Amino acid sequence: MLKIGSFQFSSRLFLGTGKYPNFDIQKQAVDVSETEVLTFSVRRMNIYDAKQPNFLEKIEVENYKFLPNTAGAKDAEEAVRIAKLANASGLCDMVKVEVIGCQKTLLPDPVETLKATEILLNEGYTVLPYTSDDVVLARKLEELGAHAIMPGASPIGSGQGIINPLNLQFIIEQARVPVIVDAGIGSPADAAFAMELGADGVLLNTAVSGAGDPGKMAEAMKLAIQSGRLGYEAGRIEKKAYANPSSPTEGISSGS
Ligand SMILES: CC(=O)[C@@H](O)[C@H](O)COP(=O)(O)O
Repeated sequence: MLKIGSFQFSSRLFLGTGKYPNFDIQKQAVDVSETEVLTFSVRRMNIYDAKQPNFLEKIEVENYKFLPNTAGAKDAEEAVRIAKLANASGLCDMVKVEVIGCQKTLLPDPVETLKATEILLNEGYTVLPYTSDDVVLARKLEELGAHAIMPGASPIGSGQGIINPLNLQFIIEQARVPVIVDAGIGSPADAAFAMELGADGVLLNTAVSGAGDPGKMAEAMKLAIQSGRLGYEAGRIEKKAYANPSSPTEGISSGS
């Protein structure tokens, strides 16, 4: 079971709801993934015009916990305002602090992320900050009281997979709260790798919504995350520099 704040989940896959070819395909992918947590950008919420399409219109919202993100925020103040908007919508069980510091790379602003996390924690939110794979920053977010840490594997939407596994490993080793690898996952192998490193979960969007067959990819991601977790729990063998025969001859008589 994955525990975040007062919530418990059996699925370790957090799925984004954006960029699907249409809402039927989105729903199919969400169903097949068996995710329990859906994430979305608050700025996509249509609060002004009821005639505009609603990106959750096919989703049975009562079946999920929602993790809105504060994408679009350029500083802590804006992130807090967006989080409050999400809270007012009733679709905010937890909040993903996302303060982008660089529009080209979409990497987070560490200082404003810390500030926004602190303010929202003080206001009683369940806060999951999206951060770079900076080990010290991850520790500082945890010390503030963040309910989970969400380091990026690589830039959002890049599909590059885990570009710095060592940093992720350090973050995972030091963390006392769940670590959810977020952003940049491109394939099921990337998701399985994150889980094998010991991540508690994976948040992804583009790899599924942009796949040739999003439904199939959602299933592949679900299985990869389950498989990676199982492998982590089983404990992998140590890597050795030299060969080690799989059928040892030691102790077997030569018969002569
Ligand atoms: C939906 C969401 O929160 C994204 O910002 C998230 O970071 C996923 O990134 P990918 O699209 O790279 O999976």
